[in-house]
Amino acid sequence: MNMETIEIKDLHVAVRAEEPQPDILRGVNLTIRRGEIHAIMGPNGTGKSTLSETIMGNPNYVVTGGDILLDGTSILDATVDERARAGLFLAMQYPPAITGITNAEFIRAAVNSRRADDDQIGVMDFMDELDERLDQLKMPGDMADRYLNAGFSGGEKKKNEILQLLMIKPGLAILDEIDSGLDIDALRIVAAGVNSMRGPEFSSLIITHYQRLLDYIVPDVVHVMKNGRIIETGGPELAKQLEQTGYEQIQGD
Ligand SMILES: Nc1ncnc2c1ncn2[C@@H]1O[C@H](COP(=O)(O)OP(=O)(O)OP(=O)(O)O)[C@@H](O)[C@H]1O
Repeated sequence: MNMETIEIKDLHVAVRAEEPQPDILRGVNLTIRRGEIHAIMGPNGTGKSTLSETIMGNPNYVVTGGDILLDGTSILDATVDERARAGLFLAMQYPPAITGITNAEFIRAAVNSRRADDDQIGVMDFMDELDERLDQLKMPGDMADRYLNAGFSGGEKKKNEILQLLMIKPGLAILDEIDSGLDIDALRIVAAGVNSMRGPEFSSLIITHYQRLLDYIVPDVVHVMKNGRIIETGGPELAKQLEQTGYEQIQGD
């Protein structure tokens, strides 16, 4: 999990379909080094989730040009599982519900799938740590025993994504709109959870519509994505500026 750098180079992506589709991503360049937190903001439908899903290897998206490199090696041919084992993690914008597997079973499988065969975490150790993390996120203990996301409220689903993050401890976490649908207290708790991961071993790509989140999780770098490209890059002040001016003022093309 000691990845140093993810480099996204001139990335072009379209939806996988029988007929060729126009590119959604049209030349994204982005480099995130170990320890850095980057944020991406941008108008609806501009390609932010497409970028997240493509980094994670969702087969519904096809890379039509460019590359994604982990420490200099292309991961375009790697499966979702291989990318997860390499240290990538995606907190999804719309986490699906799966009945038939409990939350605890799902998370333990996710943790162990990233560990070597001789380093699997046992049930007792896992449950001890899970209880601590549930407490940390102020989630009721019985959420571990419920089916994954089944009947979870919008905010509970988002907290549950952060629970997975805290248990899995990935090298690079992509957080896609983890703040949407959270009440004020939950936003603080979720942000504190992410901040507890911060350090030289952890990097993150945070997608958000709201500068407010970035008051709690202060990013090193802020990017603006528009029409499938990153058109502006700056520090946290860029997010504050966007809040004032909106996206119209930022011209990428
Ligand atoms: N599987 C898909 N099938 C068809 N169109 C898609 C698919 N995935 C993405 N798109 C289209 O690609 C464009 C970019 O979508 P994406 O979800 O990446 O945007 P976004 O920037 O994350 O938007 P938002 O801020 O609204 O979440 C949209 O026009 C969307 O309709």
